[in-house]
Amino acid sequence: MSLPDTYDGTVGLAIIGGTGISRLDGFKTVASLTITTPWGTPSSPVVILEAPSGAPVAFIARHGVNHQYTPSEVPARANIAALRSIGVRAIIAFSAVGSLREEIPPRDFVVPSQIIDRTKGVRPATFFEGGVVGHVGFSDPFDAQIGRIIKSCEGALVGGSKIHEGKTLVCMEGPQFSTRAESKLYRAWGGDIINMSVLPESKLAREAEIAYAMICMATDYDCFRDDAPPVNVPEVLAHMKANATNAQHLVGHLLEELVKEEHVDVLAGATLKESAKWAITTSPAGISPEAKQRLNFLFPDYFPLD
Ligand SMILES: CSC[C@H]1O[C@H](OP(=O)(O)O)[C@H](O)[C@@H]1O
Ligand SMILES: Nc1ncnc2[nH]cnc12
Repeated sequence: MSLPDTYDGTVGLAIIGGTGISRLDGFKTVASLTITTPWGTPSSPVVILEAPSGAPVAFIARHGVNHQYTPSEVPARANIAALRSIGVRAIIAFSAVGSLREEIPPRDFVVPSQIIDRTKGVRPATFFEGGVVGHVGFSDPFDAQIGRIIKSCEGALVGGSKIHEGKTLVCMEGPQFSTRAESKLYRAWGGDIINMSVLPESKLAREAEIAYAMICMATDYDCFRDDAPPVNVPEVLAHMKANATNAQHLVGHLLEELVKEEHVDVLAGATLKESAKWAITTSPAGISPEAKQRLNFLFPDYFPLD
């Protein structure tokens, strides 16, 4: 039976699935939305699921349902804009990562607190361009409160997997993995884990006033260990199979926890409310009509159409 392609309610929370998580099982699926944004179409339909509490949750497969977009090709602006347009104010993103530390073995999870940007400027990375200029703060890229809630659900993980906190995530361009020299350099810089996906996704979420946290799932030791074979896709996918099962357990607990009354501000993105409005430096009269049209899609309250 095909799913409805409209959903009337507001959806406050979204999950972005990465490698090995192209759908979320175990929840009632209530709609599958095809959303067109001024930045194109998202990497997958926006699927609306129902949490056990009945609260709606949106889901997007970052690399597409068949994993057809490379990390550099992911239409991150369309993904984030589509989520914002249905009311999303909090995102929990999943990512398969390499570990740069012995103490983070494959199958452990990490909630990072910092990012080192090693992308190469080839990914469109802002909503504020082409007739409008804006600068949002990004000193602390992840939502700490959501991070704490994720950590509080650690008991949901099976097989002895742990959740590490306060770690630094290196984001590289890819799609090729790092050289050994790069892997060692990132360790010397203080990098703890590495992926190809957190940027620009997290920056765009910040611009769109959406609280963002990432659940990183270790799949390999990258290639800093001279005594071990370097990261390779079969290794990543083998660990991702176990990680995906654990992610499913974690999401079940998280959704129950997040909908509690005490977390209502988190799901409302309260800490970022109106931040974009104050980040824009172009004088209102100077914003081009095309830019205004695009901003209206994200922020209809601040940028109504004349
Ligand atoms: C298949 S290994 C490299 C690939 O895995 C991660 O993807 P995602 O973050 O979407 O789980 C990493 O960022 C790379 O894109
Ligand atoms: N070693 C690695 N480097 C970059 N992205 C990854 N994703 C999973 N493992 C990775």
